[in-house]
Amino acid sequence: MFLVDWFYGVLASLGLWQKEAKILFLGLDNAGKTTLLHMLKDEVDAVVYLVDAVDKERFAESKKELDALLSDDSLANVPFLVLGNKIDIPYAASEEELRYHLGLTNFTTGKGKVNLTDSNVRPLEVFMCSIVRKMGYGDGFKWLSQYIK
Ligand SMILES: Nc1nc2c(ncn2[C@@H]2O[C@H](COP(=O)(O)OP(=O)(O)OP(=O)(O)O)[C@@H](O)[C@H]2O)c(=O)[nH]1
Repeated sequence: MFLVDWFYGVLASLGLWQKEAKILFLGLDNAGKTTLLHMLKDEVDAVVYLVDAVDKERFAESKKELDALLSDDSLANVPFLVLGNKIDIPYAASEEELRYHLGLTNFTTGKGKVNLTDSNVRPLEVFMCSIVRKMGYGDGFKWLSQYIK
């Protein structure tokens, strides 16, 4: 794709290609963050997919986007951590409810240490969290780190 080639060309010319770095993609709603991230997804070792566990009206939309990412060839075998955020709010969905609405009930691969090396199964798990209360996401990232080489 011309745009992708152009973008990697730009990264190379900026000296960013294949460097180890922490780069934040920030910007307001609709500025193009997701489009840019989609463009860069060939570099990816893991995906953290955030869902607002309170905004139940948007679960279907969130499922659609997640399904598209899960079926993307360039992300095949890439571990996915799904974070159900905002559990500090009392009417947030439960983990089971979120799993159900995202269509993940029979597809998560298990918390803790689960060796999937020879199984050809993509690591995928749901962790509930409250980012503002600093709860839950640490366990999610610990789980994810075992699948990153
Ligand atoms: N109650 C609660 N609110 C949260 C939590 N995490 C984030 N928020 C709030 O949710 C709102 C959206 O958070 P952002 O971090 O801006 O979300 P975003 O995904 O970057 O949103 P976009 O910029 O639209 O892509 C803000 O008002 C946050 O304060 C949480 O754990 N609990």
